[in-house]
Amino acid sequence: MKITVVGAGNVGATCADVLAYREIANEVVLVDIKEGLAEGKALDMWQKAPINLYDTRTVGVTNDYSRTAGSEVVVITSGIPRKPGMSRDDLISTNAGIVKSVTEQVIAHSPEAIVIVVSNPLDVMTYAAHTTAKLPRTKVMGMAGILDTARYRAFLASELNVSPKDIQAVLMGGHGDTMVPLPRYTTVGGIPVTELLSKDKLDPIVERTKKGGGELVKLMGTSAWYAPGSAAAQMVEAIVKDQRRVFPVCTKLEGEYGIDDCYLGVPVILGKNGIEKVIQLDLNAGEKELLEVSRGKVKEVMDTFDSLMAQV
Ligand SMILES: NC(=O)c1ccc[n+]([C@@H]2O[C@H](COP(=O)([O-])OP(=O)(O)OC[C@H]3O[C@@H](n4cnc5c(N)ncnc54)[C@H](O)[C@@H]3O)[C@@H](O)[C@H]2O)c1
Ligand SMILES: O=C(O)C[C@H](O)C(=O)O
Repeated sequence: MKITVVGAGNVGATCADVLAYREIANEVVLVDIKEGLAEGKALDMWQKAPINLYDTRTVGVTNDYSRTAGSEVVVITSGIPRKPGMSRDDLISTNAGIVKSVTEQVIAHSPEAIVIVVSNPLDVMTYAAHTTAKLPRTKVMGMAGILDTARYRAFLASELNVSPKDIQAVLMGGHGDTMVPLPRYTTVGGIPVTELLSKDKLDPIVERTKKGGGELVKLMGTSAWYAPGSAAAQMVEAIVKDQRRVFPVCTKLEGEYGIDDCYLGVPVILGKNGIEKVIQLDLNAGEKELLEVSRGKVKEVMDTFDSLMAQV
């Protein structure tokens, strides 16, 4: 079983590394446009196999998509990351073309693949890949919600001084500052978080989560990769092992939550067919309002993408 990861930069290489050392696939093909980068990183990972004791083959190629043929899942991480002072949406004019052309090439060689988009701006790059791939919405999705909830769970674990393993949470909306964490659906070992933390303590954690990506960009001068790469690998694992895990995933909404034709993060069941089911929560009025704001922001950027495409 073969998995392709396009983009051998920070996120792509981390994702490939997790897929390899956790033996989620037999073979991981890493592709990059930069001569030698994917080959070098794949070779370095293969040389780690005798130390970490795994046998997943890691292969790197420069733009040779024939080597990706027959991939079960393709993760797209190619594109530029933001720098301090930028928003994810500022990346659209560069990343739209990259994501479109990469999608065309991966689908030409792996028409049956399930595609997980990571490049930013996430929701709109998922739109770009989905419309380019011309596959059912169940097979082209975006990774952001696992990362955003992981940040939220990590901050809660620090605040409560408990294991992050025991924190369960769901978060909805676009992958931007308008994302919608849902304290009402957050539990700590089965206990509603609202019984353990006051609103005064919870609100700043929600706000920090919304700006979690920006916090790291400010610290490092580029965006995060360990948690994003691991999150994408977790989605791949759920698909290839048909785990039917429940994760927040970016998908095209077709009437769910009263929203049509917009790409947003919602809880789904992830299994061998990709998105097996979109789970519909009974949101309260305040949560619906926040989701609507997030929808409006993503729609604006989808419109920008449409006008960019009309010019080419
Ligand atoms: N969805 C999320 O939650 C999330 C999280 C982190 C990063 N990101 C996004 O992921 C993307 C990658 O981030 P990164 O930190 O790995 O960046 P990076 O610069 O380290 O790596 C990007 C790689 O893409 C390659 N690339 C560019 N154009 C290509 C093409 N046409 N074909 C193949 N490869 C190409 C580059 O050569 C580079 O190696 C960015 O857009 C970033 O914003 C998203
Ligand atoms: O913040 C970014 O630009 C990268 C990514 O979307 C993240 O949330 O870490």
